[in-house]
Amino acid sequence: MPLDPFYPIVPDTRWLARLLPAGIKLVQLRIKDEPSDVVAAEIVKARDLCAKARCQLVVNDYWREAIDAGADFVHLGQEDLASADLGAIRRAKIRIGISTHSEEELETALAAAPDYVALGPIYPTLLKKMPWAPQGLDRIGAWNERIACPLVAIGGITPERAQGVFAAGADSVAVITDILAHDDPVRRTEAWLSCTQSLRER
Ligand SMILES: Cc1ncc(COP(=O)(O)OP(=O)(O)O)c(N)n1
Ligand SMILES: Cc1nc(C(=O)O)sc1CCOP(=O)(O)O
Ligand SMILES: [Mg+2]
Repeated sequence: MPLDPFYPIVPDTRWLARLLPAGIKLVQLRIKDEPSDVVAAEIVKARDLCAKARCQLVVNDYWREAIDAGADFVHLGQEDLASADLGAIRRAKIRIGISTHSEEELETALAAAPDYVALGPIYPTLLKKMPWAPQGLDRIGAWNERIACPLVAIGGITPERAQGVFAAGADSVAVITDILAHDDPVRRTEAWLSCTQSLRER
């Protein structure tokens, strides 16, 4: 199944339950700073909510809990990758997405034969401090020439910027602030789904 072009990222299952009725088909649960019992329970709940809505669930960081719950994907950053058991994730038939920010990180990611590669930050992001300057659109084209799997673009992406990001070669755009900080996150999610609809029908 191809990756949906719209890839929202949420911090908990309350957000997930809020956005799923809009019709999202791919979502990442990115939990930070919660005790392990809360993390495990949230991942199980997310799995059940997503299964009911026929939405693919990506679990960020917590690969063991993703295996236990039977998530669709695990997303790993470079540090996560160093400590994850890729064999165990694959044996559980869970697909793997990997973050990249530089040529060196792309080499490391490709050695793990990922199911998608994420490149970021494409634009400046307010969400998290990172040592990398914005990658810009040209880098998307350069990554696309190097990889055979789908490419996810992340960082500061808005609907206005998305068309350029897709035109540069991204298969999917991952989005946090543009939705979560919006006055009406559900309406914004619906706007994202409409502006990516033509890509979904290809
Ligand atoms: C789709 C996507 N791309 C990049 C990231 C960032 O992953 P990582 O570098 O491990 O940082 P954290 O999100 O864990 O803080 C992501 N989560 N999703
Ligand atoms: C979590 C994260 N990872 C990034 C990377 O480049 O790896 S950019 C990013 C934040 C993306 O959020 P927003 O849509 O709010 O900019
Ligand atoms: Mg991580």
